[in-house]
Amino acid sequence: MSEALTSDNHLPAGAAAPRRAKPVRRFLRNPQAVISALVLGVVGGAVLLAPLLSTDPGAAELSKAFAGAEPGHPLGFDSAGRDVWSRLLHGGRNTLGGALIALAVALSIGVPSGLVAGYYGKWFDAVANWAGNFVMALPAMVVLLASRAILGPTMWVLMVVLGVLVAPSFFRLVRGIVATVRGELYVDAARVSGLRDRRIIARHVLIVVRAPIIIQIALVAGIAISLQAGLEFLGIGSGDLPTWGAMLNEAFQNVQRSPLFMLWPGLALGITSAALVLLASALRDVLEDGGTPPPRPRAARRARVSAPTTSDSAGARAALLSVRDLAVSYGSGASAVDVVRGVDIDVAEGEVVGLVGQSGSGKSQTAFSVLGILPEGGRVSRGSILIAGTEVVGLPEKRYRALRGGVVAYVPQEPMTNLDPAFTVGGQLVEPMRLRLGLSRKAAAERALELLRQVEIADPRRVFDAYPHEISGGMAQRVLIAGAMSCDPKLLIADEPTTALDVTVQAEVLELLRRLQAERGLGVLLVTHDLGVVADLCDRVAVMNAGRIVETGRTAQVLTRPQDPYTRTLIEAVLDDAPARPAWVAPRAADGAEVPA
Ligand SMILES: Nc1ncnc2c1ncn2[C@@H]1O[C@H](COP(=O)(O)OP(=O)(O)OP(=O)(O)O)[C@@H](O)[C@H]1O
Repeated sequence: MSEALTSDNHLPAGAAAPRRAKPVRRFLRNPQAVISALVLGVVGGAVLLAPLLSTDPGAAELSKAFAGAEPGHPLGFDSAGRDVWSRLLHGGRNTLGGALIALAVALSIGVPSGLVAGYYGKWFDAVANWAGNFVMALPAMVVLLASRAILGPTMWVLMVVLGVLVAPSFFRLVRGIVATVRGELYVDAARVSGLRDRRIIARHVLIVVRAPIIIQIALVAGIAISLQAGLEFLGIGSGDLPTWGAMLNEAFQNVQRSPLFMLWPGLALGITSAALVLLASALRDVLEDGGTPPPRPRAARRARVSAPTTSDSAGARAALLSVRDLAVSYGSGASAVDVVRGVDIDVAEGEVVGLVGQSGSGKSQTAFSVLGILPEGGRVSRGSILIAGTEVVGLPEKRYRALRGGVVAYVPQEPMTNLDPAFTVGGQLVEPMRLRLGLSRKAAAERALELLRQVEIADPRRVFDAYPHEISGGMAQRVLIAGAMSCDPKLLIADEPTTALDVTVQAEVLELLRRLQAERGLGVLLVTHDLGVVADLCDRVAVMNAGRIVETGRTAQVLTRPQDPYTRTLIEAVLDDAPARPAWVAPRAADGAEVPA
C-alpha cells in the first residue's frame, strides 16, 4: 500500500506546504496597518484618559477668553475662556462614543438579519431586502434633521438613528457572502454530518464574513464620525456637550478673530477619519488577500438531459435502505418537473449497490433525497424512503439529523469543495465527533488521528494540522472517508467518490472503500457512471435512465446478460471505449520480404 500511497500523497511525508502567516503576523508586517492602528490607539487612549490628562472642559474663566497657551493649558482658551485642550479630549470622548453607539446599533441589526436572510432566504430575505433598500434610499441628513425635530436635541438618540440608517450596509454585505457560502458543498457536508444550523452558521459561515465585517466597521466608523461632526457643526446636536463638531461650530463663529481654533478639532477629525480609512484598507490586504481563501465557486451539480421500468422487487423491503416509488420534483403547479420518477432501491446490511446511469439520469438527486439535502427548489414529491426502518420523507429536521452522520454517512464527489478552507482537517474531523459521540476534544483528536491512519494516510499528524489547500485531492477524499466513518455509520452513500481524482488515485480510493466496507460490514449505495467501478465493487446494480430505474439485478447478471436496451447501450458504449487494436503489421514471407497487400 505504501507504494500506492506515494502517488496519492503528492506532498512527501513531513514536507510542509507553504503556510499562510497568521493574521496577527500579517498585520504586524503591514506598515500601513500598524501606523494607522497606532494613531487610533493614541487618539483612543488620550480621549479615554481625558479626566487624567486635562481639567474640567466646562470650567470658564471669561478673563482668559482667547488667551494663548500657558502651563497646563497647551492650546490656550476659547471664546468663553474654557481650556481648548480639555474640550478637545472630552469632545473626542463624545464624538467617538457617539460613533460607537451608531456602530453597535448598525452591527446588531445588520449582521444577524444578513445572516438569517442569506442562510435561510425565503420570505425573511425578501422582507429584509426590501426594508434594507428602503432605508438606504432615505437621505440620511434629512432623516437626522427630522429626528432631531421630533426627538429633541439629544446627540445619543441621533446616533441610534444613524446606526439604523447605516445598518443596511452591514446587512447587504453579510447577506451576499452568506448566500454564496450557503451553497458551498462543505456546508452541505456539515449538514450531512449532523451539525445544527446554528452551529454551521457559527462555525462555517461567520468565519467567512468576519473579515469583511471588520473592514466595514472601520469604514462605517469613519462615516459615523464625519456625520456626527457635521450635525454638531450645524448646531443640531446636543449643544451643551463638547464634541469635535461643536468645537468646529464655535471656532467658525470666531474664525476672523482666532482662525487657529478651527485647527485643533479639524486636525482631530481629519487624523481619526483618515486613520480609520487607512486601517480599513490595510485590513482588507491583511484579512482578505492573504487570509481565508474565498469560497470556491460551487461546482455546478451537473444537470444534463439524457430517456424506463423494473426495479427492486416492490415487495419485501431491505432493512438498511429501502426506497419505494420515489419522485423528486422541481418547480410547482403546471411548471413542476419530475427529475426522478418511481424509483425503487434496496440496500441490505453489508451489501454494495451501484446506482449507474449517464449524466443527468437522476442518480445524484436520488442520493440527495436519501440524505435529505436536495438543492433549493427540489422536493420529494412522492414515495417512501426507509433508513434503518425510519421513514425519512417528511421527517422533522431534528430527527433527520440524528440519522445523518450516525446511521447514514456521505462521501461526496468533489473532495476539495467539501472541506471548509478556513479550518484545519483535524478541526473538521473533531467537531462532528464531539457533537455526536460526546467525546472530549482530546479523545476526538485521538480518534481522528486513528481514522486518518485507517484511511491509509502516511503522515496523519501533518494532515490533521493541515488546511485543505495543503493536501492533495486524493488525501482530501481519504479525509472525507475518514469523516464519514467517524461516527460508525451503517449505510454509506458515495456519490461518484472517485470522479474528481486522477486514475491511480481512483484505484487506491476504491480499494480503500472496498476494505472499509468489508471490515465494517457497511451497506453502500454507490452512485457512479463507471461500469468498471460497478463490476469491481458492487453486489447488485440498478441502472437509471431519465429519472427511472430501468433494470436491477446481480452485477454479473446485469453486465453479462442485460435485459434493457438502455443497459445494453451503456455496456456497448464502454466496449467502444476499449483500447485500440495494435497497429497493423505487414505479413512477411519466409525470407523476410514484405508480402504485398
Ligand atoms: N437544482 C436543480 N433544478 C432543476 N433541475 C435539476 C436541479 N439539479 C438537477 N436537476 C435535474 O435533475 C436531473 C438529474 O440530475 P442528477 O444530478 O441527479 O444527475 P446525475 O445522474 O447524478 O448526473 P451526474 O452524474 O452528472 O451528476 C437532471 O436532468 C437535471 O437537469
